[in-house]
Amino acid sequence: MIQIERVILHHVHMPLKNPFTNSLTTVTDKDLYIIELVDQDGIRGYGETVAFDSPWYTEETTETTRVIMEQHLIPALQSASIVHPNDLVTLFQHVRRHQMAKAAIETAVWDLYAKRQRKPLYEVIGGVRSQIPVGATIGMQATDQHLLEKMQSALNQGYQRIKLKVSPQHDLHTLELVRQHYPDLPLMVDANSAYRVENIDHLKKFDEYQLMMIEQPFAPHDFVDHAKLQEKLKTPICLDESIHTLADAKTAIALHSCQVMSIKLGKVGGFTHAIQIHDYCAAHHIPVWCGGMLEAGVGRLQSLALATLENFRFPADPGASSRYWHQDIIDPEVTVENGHVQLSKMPGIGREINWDVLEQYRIQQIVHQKSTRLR
Ligand SMILES: O=C(O)CCC(=O)C1=CC=C[C@@H](O)[C@@H]1C(=O)O
Ligand SMILES: [Mg+2]
Repeated sequence: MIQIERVILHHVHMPLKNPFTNSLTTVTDKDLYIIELVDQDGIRGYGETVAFDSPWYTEETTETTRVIMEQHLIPALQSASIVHPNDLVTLFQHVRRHQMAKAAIETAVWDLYAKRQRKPLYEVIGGVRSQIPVGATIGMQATDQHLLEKMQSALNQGYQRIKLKVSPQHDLHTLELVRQHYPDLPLMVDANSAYRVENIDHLKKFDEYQLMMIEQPFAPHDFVDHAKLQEKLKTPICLDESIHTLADAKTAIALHSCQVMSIKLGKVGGFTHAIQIHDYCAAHHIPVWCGGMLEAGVGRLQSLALATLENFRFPADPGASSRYWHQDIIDPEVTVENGHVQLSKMPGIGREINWDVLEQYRIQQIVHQKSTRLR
């Protein structure tokens, strides 16, 4: 039985090493909360909010995750005794959606639960590998030369596939350029909903470039139009922003809206839901992969743990900490060797928090003690 005595929200602001541009926005830094849970025996579990500071990716923001955690989720958590992390689904059911807020707490409970069992988190969730193949996602660049340099640098570091961002203004020229230089490279693209159903004929031209998949060409709720497109395309469609719940996965599979799904812990509310979606996809022969959210170390390790499940069939996004951050908040940082991240056998997420770095980037700390609140 777990009782959460104290919840500490570490509000952290971290500048990215390089700006990350997609069809909607440019991200230059990450505003996030590291969630630290302390149970009745003094064991600690860690989670991370993955929302951005504006609602361009989903409707949540860093600030909405704080409000939902503080006003709804933490009071529920502190009034309960938890037998298994799956209990949080029922505990949080009075809060509609807000998957990223729920995931930040739920993943911390999973970390704590694994530590209580003295087992690595990936083992506790049923992972089948401790080495995860990784790929690199490269944002839109100002020039072709910059793009090719970034790609070559990622390939030199061993990344096993490249994902590029596309939009109607930045697509066929880029694909032509990249295929001239790298005819056989495992390559995929992500549109973050930049296209409309009127663009189907244009999107059919993507079939010439042997892409592993096209991620999220249309708007999140357009399951029907994605199905129309998938019928006409040879290239598999991957749904990312469309998949927040098991019901979304069922809809996508029933309508043939995609052939691949990207599962991100934050987007689906944590491990319990992510595992359900993973299992449902496996049973329906839909492979999945683990997309990234420009996570700091805690979120990165949680995502990598998820990617150890069997039906994660493509290189994952969360790679080396040093691709994103000047210094990461975990010790040791995540590194990539021969195109893989090796997970540690240590309990839980398998690394310590680097408090020197976290405190350097921390702008506020909020403590929720079981009965009293300190700020
Ligand atoms: O974390 C990474 O390495 C890649 C991040 C990434 O590609 C994304 C993060 C968040 C929103 C998007 O721009 C994009 C995605 O949609 O997958
Ligand atoms: Mg995406």
